[in-house]
Amino acid sequence: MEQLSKTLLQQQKSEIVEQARQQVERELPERVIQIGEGNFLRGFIDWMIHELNKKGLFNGSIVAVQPTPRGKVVPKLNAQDGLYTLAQRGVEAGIEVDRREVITSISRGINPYSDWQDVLKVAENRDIRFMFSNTTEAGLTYLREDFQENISPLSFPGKVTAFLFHRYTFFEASAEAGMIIIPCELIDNNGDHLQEIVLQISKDWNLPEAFTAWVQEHNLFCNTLVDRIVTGFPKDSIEKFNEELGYEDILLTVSEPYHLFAIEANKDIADLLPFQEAGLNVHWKPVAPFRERKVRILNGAHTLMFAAAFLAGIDTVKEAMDDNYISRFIRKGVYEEILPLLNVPEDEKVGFANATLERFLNPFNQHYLLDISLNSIFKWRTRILPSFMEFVQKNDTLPQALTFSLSALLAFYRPQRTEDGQVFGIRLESHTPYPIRDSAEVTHSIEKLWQGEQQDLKYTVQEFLSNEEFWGVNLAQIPALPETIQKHVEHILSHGIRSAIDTFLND
Ligand SMILES: NC(=O)c1ccc[n+]([C@@H]2O[C@H](COP(=O)([O-])OP(=O)(O)OC[C@H]3O[C@@H](n4cnc5c(N)ncnc54)[C@H](O)[C@@H]3O)[C@@H](O)[C@H]2O)c1
Ligand SMILES: O=P(O)(O)OC[C@@H](O)[C@@H](O)[C@H](O)[C@H](O)CO
Repeated sequence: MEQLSKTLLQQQKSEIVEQARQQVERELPERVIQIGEGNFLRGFIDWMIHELNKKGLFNGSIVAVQPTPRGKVVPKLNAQDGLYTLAQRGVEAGIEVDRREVITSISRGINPYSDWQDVLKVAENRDIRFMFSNTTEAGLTYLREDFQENISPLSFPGKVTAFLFHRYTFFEASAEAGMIIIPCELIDNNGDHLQEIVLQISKDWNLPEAFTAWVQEHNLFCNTLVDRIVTGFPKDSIEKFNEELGYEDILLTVSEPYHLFAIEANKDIADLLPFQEAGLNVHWKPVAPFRERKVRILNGAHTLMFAAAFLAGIDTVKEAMDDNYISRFIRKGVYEEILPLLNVPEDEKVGFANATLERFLNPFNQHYLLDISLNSIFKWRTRILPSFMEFVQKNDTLPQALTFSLSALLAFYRPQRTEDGQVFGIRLESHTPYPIRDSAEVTHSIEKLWQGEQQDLKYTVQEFLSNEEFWGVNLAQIPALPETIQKHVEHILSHGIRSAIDTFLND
């Protein structure tokens, strides 16, 4: 079967191919640089720019830059001339949808580690006004590194700084050369945070003050909040997809139809990116209320469920929702422990929680719990701990489901063996290994605290809870928490997750 490419668009006949051919023939100029090429950007930003282009509202393409040296997507993108298929599958206004479309907004991908000069050439292009990014929460962090003009910085903010500095120099500090920078990483005030790091790096590199003034006065860093479940490449059903499409697509991306994008920027920027005119669910407003609601409920529910569900032998979010025990545990956590503390009008938060659980039940989206498990210590801290602490303060007692999810997290992070630097846990019941995907610092600390396991689970729990690097506070000081976690972990390890859930739900 032939692979998707511009040549294939000329050769094949089908509705989906014909639409893509018409778009590709327009040969739109590059107007966006994007740091990142992952599933989320392909299923969200690149699709949105594609929608604008289809309606003649933007008329520009995107250059995608690989953010880490180990990236594998850029060669695949270039092999397909920047093309890939997006399958939006789910339920929309009560109606089942399964839309497939070739996304034509990406012109090419660049590996900056081998082709940094190409990135600098993009900085010299006056048409480029927008920068989007998604490098995960781990990417939007400060790294002290050296500046060498001809070599790509390692970190994402380092790349942004070097890109902006080259642009500033090339356009001789022109105000019009300033960029509109729209990061999509799921952290508080992502735009402000990126700008702070860029300014810190400029200082580390001794870049001129006139440059930092230009960064602040003529570049706009927007805070954002994104929401769409993009499950990415459908590894279990790709053959069926390819057969139906009539071509092979190594970057096929699956998402739900739902999407929401909140961007903190004024009308001038909204006019340059007329997403709303294209019918997209984009809000040009302060993002904090959207963020609080979404991170605590949707991401919170994912982080709440993944360890318990996975250890119970479940692979996907949908299967977790369909499991009687796991689903009761999730619903208790969301409706009784997260929602009551959330400072959002009652009907709005209940409505969002109902809609979220419906989205989790989307029969098409195979959202793997192991994908969600990435960096879960940090996620538990940012997505669940605020609800947990507020619950304890208000009620003077422990939130049962949230406490259980922390116990399941500790059981999930129980190392069994290490191979080539990758730590593996072992799944209860099936005894199959799984990778514990977190930073080396986290997995190393966890390995150490489980070493005394045979002798003393009490020690493991105490060390886990009192690790302030993980939680920012000493959780071992919360009355009854160490004993409760120990009791749950003992129960999970000896009788399994469902039995442990049954016990705590009936306590
Ligand atoms: N997939 C979704 O449903 C979804 C929805 C909303 C938000 N998000 C956010 O998007 C992020 C990425 O998800 P994805 O599904 O695109 O995953 P992905 O694995 O397809 O892409 C991750 C991207 O981040 C880069 N990256 C990883 N670690 C990095 C680091 N330390 N420095 C720089 N870059 C780094 C990778 O190279 C890749 O480009 C998530 O962490 C999440 O915060 C995802
Ligand atoms: O993507 P992560 O790994 O940060 O978190 C997993 C999910 O909670 C997340 O991807 C959601 O599906 C997404 O945030 C929905 O908008």
